[in-house]
Amino acid sequence: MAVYTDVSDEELAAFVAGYDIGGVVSCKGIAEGVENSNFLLQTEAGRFILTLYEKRVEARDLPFFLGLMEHLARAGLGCPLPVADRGGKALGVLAGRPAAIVTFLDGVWVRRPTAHHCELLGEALARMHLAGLDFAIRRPNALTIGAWRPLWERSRARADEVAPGLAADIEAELAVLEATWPSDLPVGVIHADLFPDNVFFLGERLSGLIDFYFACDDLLAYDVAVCLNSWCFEPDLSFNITKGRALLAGYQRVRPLEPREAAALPLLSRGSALRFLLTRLYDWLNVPPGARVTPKDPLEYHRKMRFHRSIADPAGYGLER
Ligand SMILES: Nc1ncnc2c1ncn2[C@@H]1O[C@H](COP(=O)(O)OP(=O)(O)O)[C@@H](O)[C@H]1O
Ligand SMILES: N[C@@H](CCOP(=O)(O)O)C(=O)O
Repeated sequence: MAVYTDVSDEELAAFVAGYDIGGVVSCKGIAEGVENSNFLLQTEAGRFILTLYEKRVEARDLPFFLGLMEHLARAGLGCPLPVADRGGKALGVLAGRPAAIVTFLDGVWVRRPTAHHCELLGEALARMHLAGLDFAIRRPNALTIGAWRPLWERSRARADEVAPGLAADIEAELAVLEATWPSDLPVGVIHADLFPDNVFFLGERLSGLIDFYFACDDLLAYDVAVCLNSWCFEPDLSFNITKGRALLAGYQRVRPLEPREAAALPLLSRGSALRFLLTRLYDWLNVPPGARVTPKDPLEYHRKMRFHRSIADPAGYGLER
């Protein structure tokens, strides 16, 4: 459950009165997500999502996130649309937090993605990358290679409490990645957190993408690596090459990877695994008092990181050329 900030009925009614969406019928905290406080808001005009932006979201980045959703929706991608208040603003303040209302996206996320889901996801990711090319606002990735060491410093002293030997392994991996991280690959707007819980399906059709609050400018192929990590491992943490092949085929049907991007996939996958290992480790060790949240397992990403070290060639992910 991710609700970090509670909202009183009075505060909510006053906030919603600033919009042209009728009065509040109900408002329930959503039992998913870990980053922000999300509520399913039912008003006289229908269903919406109310989000209060928490710890990792900087208020100065919100015009990027909200503008990106509008841009992608205009380009025909399924994604939530920010709702403007009566003054034309999509961003407000509620219970002392930056807050926005976005449209409700129909669909459900799949707990056990199949190769078919992976293929549709790959296609949607590539479409998002192409649609983002003419988005005007820039946002450097606040959670890329240069940010990992400062993040790591905040957990290092306690890492071996989570698993003996973890600190030394992370230290060694970070040093390798810092020395070899690529800087000459195609860049553009990436989602950066396109896990299965951020992709909705209606039956066998992909209905849209949500949760753009890590989106930024970075290496496009890094986003592919994030998805290989989050979509193509089985619950026992073995890599499913059929799913990898489907994801990469779906992506390449829309945007073929350049040979240098393909060659970098093992390294980018290691980096992506380390990035989620580090944020999960920090969150595991620092649950805010009173927060209703279930921290995610950091060791899942440690196992994935170790798998990627054994892959020297992108064919190991099912990449076909
Ligand atoms: N626009 C939307 N339409 C429908 N459901 C949504 C929408 N946005 C969020 N949700 C629901 O809220 C949950 C948490 O949202 P998410 O953006 O992933 O949270 P967080 O930012 O905390 O990670 C999602 O899994 C989904 O169930
Ligand atoms: N996907 C990240 C956590 C971010 O949460 P989300 O609910 O926004 O996907 C992870 O799994 O570590």
